[in-house]
Amino acid sequence: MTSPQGRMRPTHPTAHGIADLIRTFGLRTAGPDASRADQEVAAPRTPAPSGTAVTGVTVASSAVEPGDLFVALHGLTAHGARFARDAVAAGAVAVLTDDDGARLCADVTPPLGVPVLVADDPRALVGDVAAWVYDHPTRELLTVGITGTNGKTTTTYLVDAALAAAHPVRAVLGTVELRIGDDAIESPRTTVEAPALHALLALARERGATAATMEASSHALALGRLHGLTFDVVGFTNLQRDHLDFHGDMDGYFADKARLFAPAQAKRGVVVVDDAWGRRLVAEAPIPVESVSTHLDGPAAGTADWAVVEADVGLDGVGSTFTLRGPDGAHHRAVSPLPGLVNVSNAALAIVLAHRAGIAMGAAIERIGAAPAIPGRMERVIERGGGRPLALVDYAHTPDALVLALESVRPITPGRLILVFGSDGDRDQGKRPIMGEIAAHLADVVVVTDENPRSEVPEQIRAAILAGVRSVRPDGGDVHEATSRAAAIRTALTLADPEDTIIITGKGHEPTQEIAGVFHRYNDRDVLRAAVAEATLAGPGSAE
Ligand SMILES: CC(=O)N[C@H]1[C@@H](OP(=O)(O)OP(=O)(O)OC[C@H]2O[C@@H](n3ccc(=O)[nH]c3=O)[C@H](O)[C@@H]2O)O[C@H](CO)[C@@H](O)[C@@H]1O[C@H](C)C(=O)N[C@@H](C)C(=O)N[C@H](CCC(=O)O)C(=O)O
Ligand SMILES: Nc1ncnc2c1ncn2[C@@H]1O[C@H](COP(=O)(O)OP(=O)(O)OP(=O)(O)O)[C@@H](O)[C@H]1O
Repeated sequence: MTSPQGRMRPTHPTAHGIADLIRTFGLRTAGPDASRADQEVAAPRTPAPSGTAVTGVTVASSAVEPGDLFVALHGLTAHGARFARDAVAAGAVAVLTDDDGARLCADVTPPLGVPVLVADDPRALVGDVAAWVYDHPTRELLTVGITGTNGKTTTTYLVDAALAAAHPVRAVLGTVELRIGDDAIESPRTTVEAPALHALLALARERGATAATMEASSHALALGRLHGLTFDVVGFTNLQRDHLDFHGDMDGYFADKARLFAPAQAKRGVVVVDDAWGRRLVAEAPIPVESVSTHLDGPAAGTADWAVVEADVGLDGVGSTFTLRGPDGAHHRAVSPLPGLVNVSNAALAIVLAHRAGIAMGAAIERIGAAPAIPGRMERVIERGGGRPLALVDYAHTPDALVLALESVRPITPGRLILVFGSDGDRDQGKRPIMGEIAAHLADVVVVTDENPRSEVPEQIRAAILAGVRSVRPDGGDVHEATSRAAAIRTALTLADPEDTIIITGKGHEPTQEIAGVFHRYNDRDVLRAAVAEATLAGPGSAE
């Protein structure tokens, strides 16, 4: 993977006259340059003079490229109009903002020298504007969107694997990466800003992609980052307590997730109804939705359109096999390539999503059963054999996810379960002892280390986790502390017998470790592979 900068846009953008933009979106003009933009409105058929055509869009001054429309949004901490001067210096040819922003732009001396366009709510408009500027890429792409608290990334990759049956070139956009075909860049967040999203999709179209699968975060839905695109199919995994600082309460969180199931945003939906939020979504969604029950004894098992009616979790030592009943009563035998019941749920949802996106049931089931590893999601990095233990990397970084991750690997562990984990600095401190307790209850050997300490003292984070561990195991048996993550992984390898399983949780795919404000290149998988190679070279029993 390489750096995102400069690689996320179409290479042959269309030039759109500013007058056209004003007319299409009913914008007002403001400031000393209003007359120039208004003249263009009066003569809309005249090609825009050089320098006044818009070829791109951005909401961040640092990302402006020559020819961009800079959309200056009223943010949570600042008004983007404060950065209009930087944007124009970088090549922005016009600014789109609200009335407050227009006033800020008018105060800039010397004057900005570009048209300032005004809308009542530019955040609501920016997705549609970006889609227009990039010539509506999603009109030529099949699009699948997935939301929910947990399982978005996993389900996204499983759907992508199924879409491969009919779409040789595809885009996958989410927490792990922004991928078009075989070309991937690191992702700055789960769902990128609307201008970046439409630019990426335009690039995907340019490169021959015919389908895109993406994660839809609740922040993105609340902030309109997915405006300007109507998904062919959207999916909902589950809703659990998270991000309440942003959404207020669970009802607010639900309402933001439910925005994905509005007619402007999606044509049809598939909803997992194992929790009450999913059942509420099915009852309230204004678009056609189908329900999927994935818990054998779940409250909607008998009434859902689709239901997992039987599952053998981890019996083959890898993933699970299960039977999915369809709306017509037909039973489909399927495979989850990842361990644990949660991945039966993700695989069942992915099968129905892919099927509704046009993939034949048999092909969807076959492709998902054979899906490649998902970066940092229950990823089997070292296979058991040749005297080596099985070793996996997973992104579980909350108490609930840690429980599920440990319970998922227990059935595929003939020996001891060895856990390497830590907890983030500058984030929820309350979860540290709780995760320590979970580790002590569910793992046999615990190695506590650092995750992303950020501005905190790493020893103090470890001490809080260890307090939880020792509340369950006062004698400290099989409990280890390692002052670096790499050392923790080597310790686990040294301790492991061939029938043991090592699981390293918390960082998953992450390519860096943040310590005291510095992002160091670091990845659990790479360190694990290197440690195994070292141990192999040094001979048996010498992993330390
Ligand atoms: C809470 C949240 O989502 N905040 C987003 C919001 O920030 P904000 O309103 O505070 O922006 P601001 O700092 O006040 O700045 C206002 C405007 O000025 C612009 N600006 C600002 C500074 C500058 O030098 N130049 C400039 O142009 C900004 O781009 C922004 O448009 O609008 C900004 C862009 O408009 C986003 O970058 C920012 O996301 C921040 C980076 C963020 O961390 N978001 C996270 C919480 C997020 O979105 N996470 C979800 C996943 C959550 C999960 O499921 O785990 C995600 O999709 O990744
Ligand atoms: N359907 C599910 N229900 C509950 N937990 C799940 C589910 N799927 C995965 N998990 C757990 O949640 C963690 C994150 O999984 P995944 O990355 O697929 O979800 P996500 O929604 O993309 O989360 P994030 O936004 O944090 O990346 C994993 O550690 C996994 O153990």
